[in-house]
Amino acid sequence: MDERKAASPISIEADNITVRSAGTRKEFVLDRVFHPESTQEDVFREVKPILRSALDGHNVCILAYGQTGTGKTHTMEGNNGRPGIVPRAIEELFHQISQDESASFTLSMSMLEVYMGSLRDLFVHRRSPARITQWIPTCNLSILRSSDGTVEIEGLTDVQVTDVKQARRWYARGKHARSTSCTNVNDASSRSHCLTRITISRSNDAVDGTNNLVSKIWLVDLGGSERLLKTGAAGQTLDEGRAINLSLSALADVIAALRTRRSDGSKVLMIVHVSPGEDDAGETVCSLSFATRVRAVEANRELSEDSKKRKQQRVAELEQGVQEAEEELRRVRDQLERTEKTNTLRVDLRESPRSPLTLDPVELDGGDTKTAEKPVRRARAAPVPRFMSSTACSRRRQQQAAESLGRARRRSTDLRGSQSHSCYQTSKKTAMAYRRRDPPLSLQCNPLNVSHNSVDSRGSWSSSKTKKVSNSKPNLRVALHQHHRRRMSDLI
Ligand SMILES: Nc1ncnc2c1ncn2[C@@H]1O[C@H](COP(=O)(O)OP(=O)(O)OP(=O)(O)O)[C@@H](O)[C@H]1O
Repeated sequence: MDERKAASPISIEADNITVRSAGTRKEFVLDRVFHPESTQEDVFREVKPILRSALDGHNVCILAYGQTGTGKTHTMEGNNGRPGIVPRAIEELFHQISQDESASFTLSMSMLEVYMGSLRDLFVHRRSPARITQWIPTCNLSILRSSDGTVEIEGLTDVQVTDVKQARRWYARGKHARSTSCTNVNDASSRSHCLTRITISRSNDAVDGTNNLVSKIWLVDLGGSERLLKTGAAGQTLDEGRAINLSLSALADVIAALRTRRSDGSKVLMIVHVSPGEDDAGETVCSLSFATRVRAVEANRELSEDSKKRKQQRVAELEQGVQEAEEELRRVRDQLERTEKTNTLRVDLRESPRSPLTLDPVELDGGDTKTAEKPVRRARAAPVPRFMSSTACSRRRQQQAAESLGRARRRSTDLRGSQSHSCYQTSKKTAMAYRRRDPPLSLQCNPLNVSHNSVDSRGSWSSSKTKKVSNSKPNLRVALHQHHRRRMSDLI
């Protein structure tokens, strides 16, 4: 990190970082944010729990990611006075296994770098043909994927380390073989991704060494993402920068794939490094956006107690919010349903294709207004199109028909007494049922097929005779129907 704090576009509040630049403001929520003043101890405190998981049998990966020159190597390696995560992790592992009497542990170490697309073993050197004092790591190891999905690097040196001192010596040797160059941004810029692997074999039966559990810790110092113009890189250094950028974008693809496949049992902790400088705000936003995507990969994160509490609190808040939203949704849905029901009823009454003969439901129901929410309009003949208005001829026919119906009605009225009489003779109860049931039943029939008890031209009573009305005489139909209504009301 540099000393450009005064003009920094970054502000930190708890675990939120806000980046303000060129009139825009972007906020990022992370699991933990370290200030420029945070010490190596502060950072390691957050890392410690995940090491315990590795001893318990989980595969673990700790990654340092970020723009070039922002302190990745400082965080992972540190220096003599301020050791970083790798030397502290080595020390902590040996400390923990010395305390654990429930099992016996064996640790081994490997180191490699990904340089310009090839893998180099950092523990095996050969002398440079150009300069006798320079050691060159072994190149081009290949990656093998075993049938159970685990990845192995063919031929990678794996040395057993029995104490902290031995482990530190091997680590120093690997660091020494790493590729670094001087750029405009960093005097000792890593030109590769450096990976330190610690393999832990745990035997639960300390006596006969059975029940072996093997887990791996990968400690990764990634090469810095760089704007090639800014670093002033040229020639080989430029190619190295390009290779680093390319492999970092491959890492982004891996993360994107992991977001859709969450069943991986490994634990990953990524430490993203950003610059507080104004000039770097664009790259800072890119790095933090990447961190947000990584964070979305819900891999059993091992958090400190403090982080766990904050997470639980946040989950409780979100659950409360979801509950409230669901209640509100239920309420709105009920209201909507009620409104829809009312509207449907109104639309049915207003818009259903009613024949000019259709009667109001209230009327059919014998006037039971409780069932209808609104008072229903009385039946009214729909306006007739002009071409359907009656001609002089048809008016004459109508009049004749009306006269003949008038005659029939008079005869019917004469017979009313005998009809009522016959019903009452059966039983009073039957008569009541008849009154209630029959008018709606007959009126529900197709208006063109009026079925009812009727009187024939000779005046004799005939039951359930069907009178067909011709469709070509709509006016007559109206007349017949009205006549029928009147007759039925006469009956009740
Ligand atoms: N927190 C810090 N405190 C003090 N010095 C730091 C801190 N972080 C980084 N530095 C110093 O800043 C310089 C650049 O850091 P470092 O080499 O770790 O960056 P980097 O991200 O690994 O860069 P690159 O990607 O180019 O390898 C180093 O001299 C390092 O000692």
